Amino acid sequence: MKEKILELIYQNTEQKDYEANTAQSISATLKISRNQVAQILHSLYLERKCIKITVKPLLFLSRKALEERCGFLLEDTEYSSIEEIFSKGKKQPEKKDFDKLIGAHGSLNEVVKQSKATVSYPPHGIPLLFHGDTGTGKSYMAQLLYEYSKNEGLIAEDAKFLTLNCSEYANNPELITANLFGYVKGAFTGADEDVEGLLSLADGGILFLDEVHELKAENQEKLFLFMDQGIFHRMGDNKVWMKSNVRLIFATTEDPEKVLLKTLLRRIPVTINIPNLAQREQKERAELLYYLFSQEEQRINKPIRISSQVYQALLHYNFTGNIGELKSCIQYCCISSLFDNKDSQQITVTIAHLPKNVLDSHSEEQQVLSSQITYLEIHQLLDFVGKTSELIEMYNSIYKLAEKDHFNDLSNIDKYQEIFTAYFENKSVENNQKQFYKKTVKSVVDIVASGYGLHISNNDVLSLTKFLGDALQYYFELQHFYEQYTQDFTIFYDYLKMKYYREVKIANEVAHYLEHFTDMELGEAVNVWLTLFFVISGKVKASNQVVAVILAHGFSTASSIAEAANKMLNHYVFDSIDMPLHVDTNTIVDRLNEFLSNIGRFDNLYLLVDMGSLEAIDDGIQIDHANVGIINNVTTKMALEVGSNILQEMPMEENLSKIVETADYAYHMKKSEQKENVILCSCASGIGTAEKLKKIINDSLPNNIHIKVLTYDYTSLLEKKTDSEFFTQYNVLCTVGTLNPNIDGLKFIPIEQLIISDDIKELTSYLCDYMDEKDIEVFKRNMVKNFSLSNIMNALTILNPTQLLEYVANAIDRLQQSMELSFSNSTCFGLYVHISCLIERLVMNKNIESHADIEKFIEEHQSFIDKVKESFAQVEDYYGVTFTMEEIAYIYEYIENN
Ligand SMILES: Nc1ncnc2c1ncn2[C@@H]1O[C@H](COP(=O)(O)OP(=O)(O)OP(=O)(O)O)[C@@H](O)[C@H]1O
Repeated sequence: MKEKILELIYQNTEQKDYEANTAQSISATLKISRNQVAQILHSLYLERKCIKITVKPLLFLSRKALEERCGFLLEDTEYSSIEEIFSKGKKQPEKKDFDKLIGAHGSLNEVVKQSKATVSYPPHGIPLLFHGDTGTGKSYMAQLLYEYSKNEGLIAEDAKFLTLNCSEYANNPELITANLFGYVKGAFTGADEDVEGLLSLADGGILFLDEVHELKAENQEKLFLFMDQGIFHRMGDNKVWMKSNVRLIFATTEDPEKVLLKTLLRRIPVTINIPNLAQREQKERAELLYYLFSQEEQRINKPIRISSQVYQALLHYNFTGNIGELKSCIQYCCISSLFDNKDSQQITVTIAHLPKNVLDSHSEEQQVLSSQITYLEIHQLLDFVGKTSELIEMYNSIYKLAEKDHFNDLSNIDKYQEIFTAYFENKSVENNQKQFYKKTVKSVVDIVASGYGLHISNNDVLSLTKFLGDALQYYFELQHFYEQYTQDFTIFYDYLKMKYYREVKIANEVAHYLEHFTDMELGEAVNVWLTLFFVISGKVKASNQVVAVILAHGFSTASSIAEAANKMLNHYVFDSIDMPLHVDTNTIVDRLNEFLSNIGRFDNLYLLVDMGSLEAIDDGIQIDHANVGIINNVTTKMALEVGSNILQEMPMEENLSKIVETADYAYHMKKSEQKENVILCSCASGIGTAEKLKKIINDSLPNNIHIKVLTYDYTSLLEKKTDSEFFTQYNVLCTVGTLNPNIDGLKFIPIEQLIISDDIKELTSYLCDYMDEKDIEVFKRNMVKNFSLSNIMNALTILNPTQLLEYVANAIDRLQQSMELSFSNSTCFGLYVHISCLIERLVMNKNIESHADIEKFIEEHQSFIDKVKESFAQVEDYYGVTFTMEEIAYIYEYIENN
């Protein structure tokens, strides 16, 4: 009875039908005596399952439902009103750095990612400029970056965050110099003692230079030396060098190109644009309203409610001062309302409290339309924000995990398991809708499981029911989320298809039936999830490295045998291809080849065929990367024996020879002798570049193609050439990279060839034996798309690619002039990429230190070295790096080889 009452209280609280939670009303609904209800309510209250609202008559609310709605834990068991719960009960756990930023996972996602990358750049971060209109949150971003740096241990716990608003000193450049660099006694009238400047005070921390466009040119110049070498003079003392290690963050509302000295701008490699409020999603603006009103509630310590008109007006008004102006506007409304409702327990904000500009723009039409005024308590604004559902959170976690492994690895299966377990933890209440989903899921898994010999437990049914319920309830949110990341998810799904074809097949079938029962198109997001569900649950025991297909004549002979064998084996071992009597063997072989081409790489293929098909199928099968064993006269008994041996991981030859001992069967076995085909990425610029190159090529290869893309250390390649275990193990089709290692028998494709030419003939000519025309076309198309110069630059460096390219291109022009040479287009492109990677490496202190004969090179090519030094002086200066002799030698060889 207690459970029943708790359940009813939960439902009423969830549906905000609080009045239905009096003892009297519960007694009437459940037809139990009022006394008994009162006793149970009291005990639920003592157990802290219910919250008591001390009004007359007493109300009992479900703690669980309230906490779910508020998103925080309630400390007390008794409150004087429902409003009190939402206003006073806020004991939210302190949010960490960027978790506080509204839009961090939405419109500011990229901004946050870029900022974090910049501040984490080894060894001490790189200077960064925030550019955006007033009030967009530049100062807030800088503050959060400081918190983030501390939380990540990039700066010490006691490191400082200091701000200098340059506009405050716009007319007094002397004062700003004194403030920034410090001064010594006697530096100017009134300088009675030595004083440290902000650069010294912020040592080890962050200095934020706001409104930097107001910094006069002379002061911008003074900053250069500090930015280049970390040293500076105090005002009035040109002898002693001061040192400081400060991360600099700049902000401006103006166009940086127009207001900052080029020389300063060059020293700030990353500019991040912060979008205006108008460019943020409606959901995010609603969240800002909630957040800013909640701050006011806390400040004035009274619950606030706002009229729906105020909500609409604030949501839609074009605040040119962005979030800063929105915040002031909300404060204005609350103060006006407080003034009007001095003695009231609650503040009510109506349109009369809006500032005039906002009120004026709230058109009469809108006012008439929303003539039915309703009031919203602040916590209710969250309903508009749509708290992220558990489902989307789970998908987000899956996405992040998959992203870490470049969407093509599932070795972190335990981590996926954790995500699923957390999601399934709360399979929550039963209601009619849930009952329907449960029945649907049960029917679907019954149909699918039987064909694959899967055991689906009651617990699995409950898990799938929760998922189905959520997928339907958050249908649009899910589709929207998936659409945002479709490209990446498709790569991930393709990977799953190759690696887990059995799980994908089961998942597809389950999804197909669910769609049929619910009459909803569930989409790929659901297929991906279901596939992961089956992979994680480990229901499929047969390794996907072993494929076993039954082929037999007759309408459903093969499928019946496969189904019966799977069922009896309790595992999904066999697939089947039915051969209608009128269909010739060639057609069947085509179907078989097509089936095999869709299931990724495998090591062993068993084909169980019926009488008379062995030779024909043997001849037509196009597999040379795996062992293929064909056995004839298939029966259910034979399938059972072969399948059971497969599950015991018996080697193929032993398995087949054992079977033929017992009856009049025959088998053929062709052993795979083929080495795996590999495209090698090896770059003089380092393994990091090779890894990125590998990803781009991998992303371009059609998924059904069994060519691996691997990286190889360039220096070992030069040292060992092809005399290594690696080259015995793999069949290397070609090497792609920045510099030709010039190794006999190793085909090399320079990266620039992939960038500048639509025609990647040379590469495809190395691959055409392993791909058909259609795949080559897909590959070409993807390569052209993925290998655009900007794409490569974006992938290869975190430095601002446009700026980097401009500098490198200018330097290469100068080099050509001084050498009185004109490089070919392809050499230029090659040098762009190579030198850009080189600069990035130098910035990160990862220069190449070895070269076969550097002494000789220096001796023989002094003039070339001088020319490079001269041409790249500006680039070196801009990025604060120095080209080593080894690097110059590689540039020389590159030009020489081309
Ligand atoms: N994404 C956000 N989430 C929550 N609060 C924000 C966000 N962005 C800005 N704010 C708040 O808005 C106000 C204005 O932001 P901030 O002062 O950082 O803007 P700004 O771009 O530096 O403005 P200005 O150029 O005028 O100095 C601050 O109170 C800040 O806390």
